[in-house]
Amino acid sequence: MKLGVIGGGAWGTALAQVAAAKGQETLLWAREPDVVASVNAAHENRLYLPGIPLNPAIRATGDLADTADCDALLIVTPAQHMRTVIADLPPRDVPLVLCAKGIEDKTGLFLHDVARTMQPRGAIAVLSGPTFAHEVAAGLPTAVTLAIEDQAMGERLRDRLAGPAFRPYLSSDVAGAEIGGAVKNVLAIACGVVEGKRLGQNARAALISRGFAEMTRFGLAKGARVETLAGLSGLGDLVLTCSSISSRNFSLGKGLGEGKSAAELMADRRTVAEGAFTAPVLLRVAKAANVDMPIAAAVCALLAGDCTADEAVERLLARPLRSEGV
Ligand SMILES: NC(=O)C1=CN([C@@H]2O[C@H](COP(=O)(O)OP(=O)(O)OC[C@H]3O[C@@H](n4cnc5c(N)ncnc54)[C@H](O)[C@@H]3O)[C@@H](O)[C@H]2O)C=CC1
Ligand SMILES: O=C(CO)COP(=O)(O)O
Repeated sequence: MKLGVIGGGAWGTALAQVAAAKGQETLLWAREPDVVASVNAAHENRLYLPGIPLNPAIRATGDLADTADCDALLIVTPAQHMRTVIADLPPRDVPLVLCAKGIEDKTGLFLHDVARTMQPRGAIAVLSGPTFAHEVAAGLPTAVTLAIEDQAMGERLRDRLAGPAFRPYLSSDVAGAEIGGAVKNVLAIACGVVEGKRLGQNARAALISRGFAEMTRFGLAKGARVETLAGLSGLGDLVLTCSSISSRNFSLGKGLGEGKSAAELMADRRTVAEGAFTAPVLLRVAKAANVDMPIAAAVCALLAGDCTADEAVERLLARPLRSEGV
Protein backbone atom coordinates (compact mmCIF):
# COMPACT_ATOMS: atom_id res chain seq x y z
CA MET A 1 0.00 0.00 0.00
CA LYS A 2 1.29 3.45 -0.88
CA LEU A 3 -0.52 6.64 0.04
CA GLY A 4 0.04 9.79 -1.99
CA VAL A 5 -0.46 13.22 -0.46
CA ILE A 6 -0.91 15.92 -3.10
CA GLY A 7 0.05 19.30 -1.65
CA GLY A 8 3.10 20.10 0.44
CA GLY A 9 1.63 22.99 2.45
CA ALA A 10 1.13 22.74 6.20
CA TRP A 11 -1.93 20.49 6.03
CA GLY A 12 -0.63 18.07 3.41
CA THR A 13 2.58 17.71 5.40
CA ALA A 14 0.68 17.07 8.64
CA LEU A 15 -1.47 14.44 6.92
CA ALA A 16 1.64 12.78 5.48
CA GLN A 17 2.90 12.59 9.06
CA VAL A 18 -0.38 10.92 10.14
CA ALA A 19 -0.22 8.45 7.25
CA ALA A 20 3.45 7.59 7.76
CA ALA A 21 2.84 6.90 11.45
CA LYS A 22 0.74 3.92 10.30
CA GLY A 23 3.82 2.38 8.71
CA GLN A 24 2.58 2.68 5.12
CA GLU A 25 4.69 4.05 2.31
CA THR A 26 3.87 7.77 2.09
CA LEU A 27 4.71 10.02 -0.86
CA LEU A 28 4.25 13.79 -0.53
CA TRP A 29 3.97 15.84 -3.73
CA ALA A 30 4.95 19.48 -3.33
CA ARG A 31 5.11 22.30 -5.87
CA GLU A 32 8.12 24.00 -4.37
CA PRO A 33 11.53 22.34 -4.93
CA ASP A 34 12.60 23.80 -1.55
CA VAL A 35 9.87 21.82 0.19
CA VAL A 36 10.84 18.61 -1.61
CA ALA A 37 14.50 19.15 -0.70
CA SER A 38 13.92 20.02 2.95
CA VAL A 39 11.48 17.13 3.54
CA ASN A 40 13.85 14.60 1.94
CA ALA A 41 17.12 15.91 3.35
CA ALA A 42 16.19 17.42 6.72
CA HIS A 43 12.82 15.72 7.44
CA GLU A 44 11.24 19.10 7.96
CA ASN A 45 8.99 21.30 5.81
CA ARG A 46 10.92 24.53 6.36
CA LEU A 47 8.54 26.65 4.26
CA TYR A 48 5.16 25.65 5.66
CA LEU A 49 5.66 23.72 8.89
CA PRO A 50 9.02 24.87 10.28
CA GLY A 51 10.36 23.39 13.48
CA ILE A 52 8.31 20.18 13.41
CA PRO A 53 10.39 17.03 12.91
CA LEU A 54 8.81 14.79 10.26
CA ASN A 55 8.82 11.02 10.05
CA PRO A 56 11.95 10.18 7.99
CA ALA A 57 9.88 7.61 6.08
CA ILE A 58 7.96 10.40 4.29
CA ARG A 59 9.40 10.82 0.81
CA ALA A 60 8.72 14.01 -1.14
CA THR A 61 8.59 14.51 -4.90
CA GLY A 62 7.98 17.38 -7.26
CA ASP A 63 6.76 15.09 -10.03
CA LEU A 64 3.08 14.08 -10.08
CA ALA A 65 3.97 11.11 -12.31
CA ASP A 66 5.61 9.52 -9.24
CA THR A 67 2.13 9.09 -7.70
CA ALA A 68 1.18 6.60 -10.43
CA ASP A 69 1.62 3.59 -8.13
CA CYS A 70 -0.25 5.07 -5.14
CA ASP A 71 -3.46 3.24 -4.30
CA ALA A 72 -5.17 6.25 -2.67
CA LEU A 73 -4.53 10.00 -2.81
CA LEU A 74 -5.18 12.75 -0.28
CA ILE A 75 -5.77 15.99 -2.23
CA VAL A 76 -4.51 18.88 -0.09
CA THR A 77 -3.92 21.80 -2.46
CA PRO A 78 -5.79 25.08 -1.93
CA ALA A 79 -9.38 24.80 -3.18
CA GLN A 80 -8.95 27.07 -6.21
CA HIS A 81 -6.04 24.97 -7.53
CA MET A 82 -7.55 21.54 -6.90
CA ARG A 83 -9.02 21.11 -10.38
CA THR A 84 -5.76 21.79 -12.23
CA VAL A 85 -3.75 19.52 -9.98
CA ILE A 86 -6.24 16.61 -10.31
CA ALA A 87 -6.17 17.13 -14.10
CA ASP A 88 -2.38 16.68 -14.03
CA LEU A 89 -2.49 13.41 -12.05
CA PRO A 90 -1.70 10.15 -13.82
CA PRO A 91 -5.14 9.01 -15.07
CA ARG A 92 -6.48 6.24 -12.79
CA ASP A 93 -9.52 5.68 -10.61
CA VAL A 94 -7.88 5.50 -7.17
CA PRO A 95 -9.88 6.86 -4.21
CA LEU A 96 -9.45 10.61 -3.75
CA VAL A 97 -9.76 12.08 -0.25
CA LEU A 98 -10.42 15.83 -0.56
CA CYS A 99 -8.90 17.80 2.31
CA ALA A 100 -9.14 21.43 1.11
CA LYS A 101 -11.84 23.77 2.41
CA GLY A 102 -13.55 25.99 -0.12
CA ILE A 103 -15.92 26.34 -3.08
CA GLU A 104 -14.59 26.66 -6.63
CA ASP A 105 -14.87 30.33 -7.53
CA LYS A 106 -15.21 30.11 -11.29
CA THR A 107 -17.98 27.48 -11.26
CA GLY A 108 -19.63 27.76 -7.83
CA LEU A 109 -19.15 23.98 -7.47
CA PHE A 110 -18.34 22.18 -4.23
CA LEU A 111 -15.00 20.41 -4.42
CA HIS A 112 -16.46 16.89 -4.43
CA ASP A 113 -18.55 17.90 -7.46
CA VAL A 114 -15.43 19.25 -9.17
CA ALA A 115 -13.57 16.01 -8.41
CA ARG A 116 -16.53 13.94 -9.61
CA THR A 117 -16.54 15.67 -13.00
CA MET A 118 -12.88 14.72 -13.36
CA GLN A 119 -13.11 11.21 -11.94
CA PRO A 120 -16.54 9.77 -12.75
CA ARG A 121 -15.83 6.27 -11.36
CA GLY A 122 -13.38 6.23 -8.42
CA ALA A 123 -14.41 6.83 -4.79
CA ILE A 124 -14.41 10.41 -3.53
CA ALA A 125 -14.22 11.23 0.17
CA VAL A 126 -14.02 14.46 2.17
CA LEU A 127 -11.84 14.77 5.25
CA SER A 128 -12.59 17.83 7.37
CA GLY A 129 -12.72 18.98 10.97
CA PRO A 130 -11.01 21.11 13.64
CA THR A 131 -7.41 20.46 12.65
CA PHE A 132 -4.66 23.01 12.98
CA ALA A 133 -1.86 21.41 10.97
CA HIS A 134 0.93 22.17 13.45
CA GLU A 135 -0.96 20.38 16.24
CA VAL A 136 -1.71 17.32 14.09
CA ALA A 137 1.89 17.13 12.88
CA ALA A 138 3.09 17.29 16.48
CA GLY A 139 0.85 14.33 17.37
CA LEU A 140 -1.67 16.19 19.54
CA PRO A 141 -5.15 14.62 19.86
CA THR A 142 -7.45 15.45 16.93
CA ALA A 143 -10.79 14.17 15.59
CA VAL A 144 -12.09 14.61 12.04
CA THR A 145 -15.08 13.74 9.88
CA LEU A 146 -14.36 11.36 6.99
CA ALA A 147 -17.35 11.50 4.67
CA ILE A 148 -17.87 9.09 1.78
CA GLU A 149 -20.86 7.35 0.19
CA ASP A 150 -19.21 3.93 0.02
CA GLN A 151 -18.93 3.01 3.70
CA ALA A 152 -16.78 -0.10 3.12
CA MET A 153 -14.23 2.02 1.28
CA GLY A 154 -14.60 4.62 4.04
CA GLU A 155 -13.63 2.04 6.65
CA ARG A 156 -10.53 1.08 4.65
CA LEU A 157 -9.46 4.71 4.26
CA ARG A 158 -10.21 5.43 7.93
CA ASP A 159 -8.04 2.53 9.05
CA ARG A 160 -5.11 3.88 7.03
CA LEU A 161 -5.20 7.17 8.93
CA ALA A 162 -6.58 6.41 12.39
CA GLY A 163 -4.04 6.42 15.21
CA PRO A 164 -3.89 6.85 18.98
CA ALA A 165 -4.14 10.64 18.59
CA PHE A 166 -6.00 10.89 15.26
CA ARG A 167 -9.65 9.81 15.25
CA PRO A 168 -11.63 9.90 11.99
CA TYR A 169 -15.42 9.60 12.42
CA LEU A 170 -17.16 8.13 9.36
CA SER A 171 -20.12 9.86 7.72
CA SER A 172 -22.02 9.41 4.46
CA ASP A 173 -22.84 13.15 4.24
CA VAL A 174 -20.20 14.31 1.77
CA ALA A 175 -21.85 17.67 1.01
CA GLY A 176 -22.39 18.39 4.70
CA ALA A 177 -18.76 17.69 5.60
CA GLU A 178 -17.57 19.99 2.85
CA ILE A 179 -19.95 22.86 3.54
CA GLY A 180 -18.91 23.23 7.19
CA GLY A 181 -15.23 23.64 6.30
CA ALA A 182 -15.90 26.10 3.48
CA VAL A 183 -18.30 28.34 5.42
CA LYS A 184 -16.39 28.43 8.70
CA ASN A 185 -13.39 30.07 7.02
CA VAL A 186 -15.53 33.05 6.02
CA LEU A 187 -17.02 33.30 9.52
CA ALA A 188 -13.53 33.11 11.06
CA ILE A 189 -12.61 36.27 9.13
CA ALA A 190 -15.60 37.98 10.78
CA CYS A 191 -14.48 36.78 14.23
CA GLY A 192 -11.01 38.12 13.51
CA VAL A 193 -12.55 41.53 12.81
CA VAL A 194 -14.20 41.39 16.25
CA GLU A 195 -10.77 40.75 17.74
CA GLY A 196 -9.06 43.46 15.67
CA LYS A 197 -11.68 46.00 16.68
CA ARG A 198 -11.69 44.82 20.31
CA LEU A 199 -15.45 44.34 20.32
CA GLY A 200 -15.28 41.82 23.13
CA GLN A 201 -15.96 38.17 23.79
CA ASN A 202 -19.75 38.55 23.90
CA ALA A 203 -19.65 39.80 20.33
CA ARG A 204 -17.44 36.89 19.26
CA ALA A 205 -19.78 34.32 20.85
CA ALA A 206 -22.76 36.02 19.19
CA LEU A 207 -21.00 35.89 15.81
CA ILE A 208 -20.17 32.21 16.23
CA SER A 209 -23.82 31.41 17.09
CA ARG A 210 -25.35 33.54 14.37
CA GLY A 211 -22.67 32.35 11.96
CA PHE A 212 -23.66 28.78 12.77
CA ALA A 213 -27.27 29.74 11.96
CA GLU A 214 -26.03 30.97 8.54
CA MET A 215 -24.01 27.80 8.00
CA THR A 216 -27.04 25.70 8.90
CA ARG A 217 -29.44 27.62 6.60
CA PHE A 218 -26.98 27.33 3.73
CA GLY A 219 -26.12 23.69 4.46
CA LEU A 220 -29.74 22.55 4.68
CA ALA A 221 -30.54 24.35 1.41
CA LYS A 222 -27.64 22.52 -0.27
CA GLY A 223 -28.48 19.04 1.00
CA ALA A 224 -26.35 18.79 4.16
CA ARG A 225 -27.60 16.96 7.24
CA VAL A 226 -28.01 18.92 10.45
CA GLU A 227 -25.98 16.43 12.52
CA THR A 228 -23.02 16.90 10.18
CA LEU A 229 -23.25 20.68 10.47
CA ALA A 230 -23.37 20.32 14.27
CA GLY A 231 -20.43 17.88 14.21
CA LEU A 232 -16.65 18.07 13.87
CA SER A 233 -16.55 19.42 10.31
CA GLY A 234 -19.15 22.12 11.03
CA LEU A 235 -19.57 23.53 14.51
CA GLY A 236 -16.34 21.89 15.73
CA ASP A 237 -14.21 23.60 13.11
CA LEU A 238 -16.18 26.85 13.42
CA VAL A 239 -15.42 27.06 17.14
CA LEU A 240 -11.72 26.27 16.62
CA THR A 241 -11.13 28.69 13.79
CA CYS A 242 -13.17 31.52 15.32
CA SER A 243 -11.26 31.35 18.62
CA SER A 244 -7.61 31.34 17.70
CA ILE A 245 -5.07 33.63 16.15
CA SER A 246 -3.40 30.43 14.85
CA SER A 247 -6.09 30.54 12.15
CA ARG A 248 -4.95 32.31 8.98
CA ASN A 249 -8.56 33.35 8.33
CA PHE A 250 -8.98 34.75 11.83
CA SER A 251 -5.69 36.63 11.58
CA LEU A 252 -6.70 38.07 8.19
CA GLY A 253 -9.91 39.32 9.81
CA LYS A 254 -7.97 40.77 12.72
CA GLY A 255 -5.89 42.80 10.29
CA LEU A 256 -9.05 44.03 8.56
CA GLY A 257 -10.48 45.00 11.95
CA GLU A 258 -7.31 46.98 12.64
CA GLY A 259 -7.98 48.99 9.49
CA LYS A 260 -5.61 47.36 7.00
CA SER A 261 -6.85 46.53 3.49
CA ALA A 262 -7.29 42.96 2.23
CA ALA A 263 -4.82 43.62 -0.61
CA GLU A 264 -2.20 44.82 1.87
CA LEU A 265 -2.76 41.83 4.16
CA MET A 266 -2.68 39.24 1.36
CA ALA A 267 0.31 40.73 -0.50
CA ASP A 268 3.10 39.19 1.54
CA ARG A 269 1.37 35.97 2.59
CA ARG A 270 2.77 32.68 1.41
CA THR A 271 0.05 30.70 3.21
CA VAL A 272 -3.57 30.48 2.13
CA ALA A 273 -6.56 32.13 3.86
CA GLU A 274 -9.29 30.23 2.02
CA GLY A 275 -12.13 32.37 3.39
CA ALA A 276 -11.02 35.31 1.25
CA PHE A 277 -11.56 33.23 -1.90
CA THR A 278 -14.67 31.45 -0.64
CA ALA A 279 -16.60 34.52 0.55
CA PRO A 280 -17.66 35.93 -2.86
CA VAL A 281 -18.59 32.55 -4.36
CA LEU A 282 -20.37 31.49 -1.17
CA LEU A 283 -22.50 34.61 -1.36
CA ARG A 284 -23.32 34.00 -5.03
CA VAL A 285 -24.32 30.38 -4.39
CA ALA A 286 -26.34 31.40 -1.31
CA LYS A 287 -28.19 34.13 -3.25
CA ALA A 288 -29.02 31.67 -6.01
CA ALA A 289 -30.48 29.35 -3.34
CA ASN A 290 -32.36 32.22 -1.63
CA VAL A 291 -30.36 31.86 1.57
CA ASP A 292 -29.73 34.97 3.66
CA MET A 293 -26.11 35.17 4.90
CA PRO A 294 -25.60 38.64 6.38
CA ILE A 295 -22.28 37.88 8.11
CA ALA A 296 -20.80 36.36 4.96
CA ALA A 297 -22.08 39.39 3.01
CA ALA A 298 -20.37 41.74 5.47
CA VAL A 299 -17.08 39.83 5.11
CA CYS A 300 -17.41 40.03 1.33
CA ALA A 301 -17.99 43.77 1.35
CA LEU A 302 -15.07 44.32 3.69
CA LEU A 303 -12.71 42.17 1.62
CA ALA A 304 -13.73 44.02 -1.53
CA GLY A 305 -13.12 47.38 0.14
CA ASP A 306 -16.79 48.34 -0.29
CA CYS A 307 -17.10 49.32 3.38
CA THR A 308 -14.96 49.88 6.45
CA ALA A 309 -14.91 47.47 9.38
CA ASP A 310 -16.93 50.02 11.39
CA GLU A 311 -19.57 50.21 8.67
CA ALA A 312 -19.74 46.41 8.39
CA VAL A 313 -20.31 46.09 12.15
CA GLU A 314 -22.88 48.94 12.22
CA ARG A 315 -24.86 47.36 9.39
CA LEU A 316 -24.98 43.97 11.09
CA LEU A 317 -26.11 45.50 14.39
CA ALA A 318 -28.76 47.64 12.66
CA ARG A 319 -30.52 44.68 11.05
CA PRO A 320 -34.19 44.31 12.03
CA LEU A 321 -34.73 42.43 15.29
CA ARG A 322 -36.10 38.94 14.71
CA SER A 323 -36.75 35.60 16.38
CA GLU A 324 -33.83 33.31 16.95
CA GLY A 325 -34.78 30.21 14.92
CA VAL A 326 -32.48 29.34 12.04
N1 LIG B 1 -3.21 24.49 7.60
C1 LIG B 1 -4.20 23.91 8.26
O1 LIG B 1 -4.18 23.88 9.49
C2 LIG B 1 -5.34 23.30 7.52
C3 LIG B 1 -5.57 23.58 6.17
N2 LIG B 1 -6.64 22.99 5.54
C4 LIG B 1 -6.90 23.26 4.13
O2 LIG B 1 -5.91 22.62 3.34
C5 LIG B 1 -5.73 23.33 2.10
C6 LIG B 1 -4.24 23.58 1.92
O3 LIG B 1 -3.84 24.45 2.95
P1 LIG B 1 -2.41 24.44 3.62
O4 LIG B 1 -1.78 23.10 3.52
O5 LIG B 1 -2.58 25.02 4.97
O6 LIG B 1 -1.59 25.42 2.68
P2 LIG B 1 -0.41 26.41 3.11
O7 LIG B 1 -1.00 27.75 3.37
O8 LIG B 1 0.42 25.80 4.18
O9 LIG B 1 0.47 26.45 1.80
C7 LIG B 1 -0.01 26.97 0.59
C8 LIG B 1 -0.07 25.82 -0.37
O10 LIG B 1 -0.63 26.28 -1.58
C9 LIG B 1 0.09 25.69 -2.64
N3 LIG B 1 -0.13 26.42 -3.88
C10 LIG B 1 0.04 27.73 -4.10
N4 LIG B 1 -0.24 28.00 -5.40
C11 LIG B 1 -0.58 26.81 -5.97
C12 LIG B 1 -0.95 26.41 -7.29
N5 LIG B 1 -1.01 27.29 -8.28
N6 LIG B 1 -1.23 25.12 -7.52
C13 LIG B 1 -1.17 24.21 -6.51
N7 LIG B 1 -0.81 24.52 -5.26
C14 LIG B 1 -0.53 25.80 -5.01
C15 LIG B 1 1.52 25.75 -2.15
O11 LIG B 1 2.35 24.92 -2.89
C16 LIG B 1 1.32 25.25 -0.71
O12 LIG B 1 1.25 23.85 -0.70
C17 LIG B 1 -6.57 24.60 2.24
O13 LIG B 1 -7.80 24.40 1.57
C18 LIG B 1 -6.82 24.73 3.73
O14 LIG B 1 -8.05 25.38 4.04
C19 LIG B 1 -7.48 22.15 6.17
C20 LIG B 1 -7.28 21.83 7.49
C21 LIG B 1 -6.21 22.39 8.26
O1 LIG C 1 -8.98 24.69 8.75
C1 LIG C 1 -8.26 24.93 9.68
C2 LIG C 1 -8.43 24.33 11.01
O2 LIG C 1 -9.38 23.32 11.01
C3 LIG C 1 -7.15 25.92 9.52
O3 LIG C 1 -7.72 27.18 9.60
P1 LIG C 1 -7.02 28.39 8.86
O4 LIG C 1 -6.97 28.03 7.41
O5 LIG C 1 -7.90 29.57 9.14
O6 LIG C 1 -5.66 28.55 9.46
